[in-house]
Amino acid sequence: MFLALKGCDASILLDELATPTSERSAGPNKGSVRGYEVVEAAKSAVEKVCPGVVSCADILAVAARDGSVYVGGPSWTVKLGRRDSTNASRSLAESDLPSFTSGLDQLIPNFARKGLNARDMVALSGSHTIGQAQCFTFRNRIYDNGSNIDTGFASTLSRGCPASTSSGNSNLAPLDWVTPNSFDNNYFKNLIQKKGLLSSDQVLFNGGSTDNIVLEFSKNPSTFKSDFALAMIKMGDIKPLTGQDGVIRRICSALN
Ligand code: HEM
Ligand SMILES: [Ca+2]
Repeated sequence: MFLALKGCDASILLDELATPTSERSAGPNKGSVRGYEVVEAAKSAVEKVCPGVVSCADILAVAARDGSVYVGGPSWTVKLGRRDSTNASRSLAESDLPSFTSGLDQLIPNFARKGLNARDMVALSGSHTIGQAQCFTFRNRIYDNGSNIDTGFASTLSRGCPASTSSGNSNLAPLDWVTPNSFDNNYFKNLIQKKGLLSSDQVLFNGGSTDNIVLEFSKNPSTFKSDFALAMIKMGDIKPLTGQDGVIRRICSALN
């Protein structure tokens, strides 16, 4: 998960040495977010040819777009000119980021506070068409005998994720069990079969107001892709630092 908190200001890249309030160790990010070294490598290559001009926040936004294209997802034009924060807020990261236990009644207002509507939220959740999650994030869902999970799916997952909270916590399972490495609309097809991995995935199709959006994206991959691209542009527009605000960091993990 790579949602920016205060906004798209690369605050998530600041490490523990840079600031004790690093967002890297915020609950939803700790032991989870990966790829910091990829962003740092891109930044150092750019600094070599054009020092002090391209922000870490812009590099992150471009990397997200290129990552989408790389796995078969849509492309979009990334607006440039964001600047980097000079601080990070772990408390904001912990209070603002949604959780894998969030219900629709939390997810919708949570995204709305950032200017993203329910359709944006569902489209962006579709990024769980790729990637993996750790056992502790879906354990409750597979062992609670709830009715919104396919029983065969739950039992398959239980093999890699023991019921006891004392082991297997970091074992991984794909967020989209059919095509975990490609950007397609299988994520939404899974939800309709009650095979969403996280509780926060399955709530998008569980008799609530977003059911019709999930149905639409499951039937129409191109609508999903174009809505995803639009929502990514909207997310990239969340409170960027521009003009004289913020800085251009020299190293993304560190303060200048
Ligand atoms: C709707 C609210 C969301 C919740 C509750 C959520 C939660 C999570 C959780 C718990 C994981 C697994 C983390 C781990 O086990 O370490 C995850 C993974 C992931 N999330 Fe989200 N997420 C949300 C929205 C998003 C959005 C908006 C995006 C991007 C547009 C996104 C992209 C990803 C990706 C790509 C992964 C896989 C990472 C990997 O394989 O390393 N998620 N998410
Ligand atoms: Ca997929």
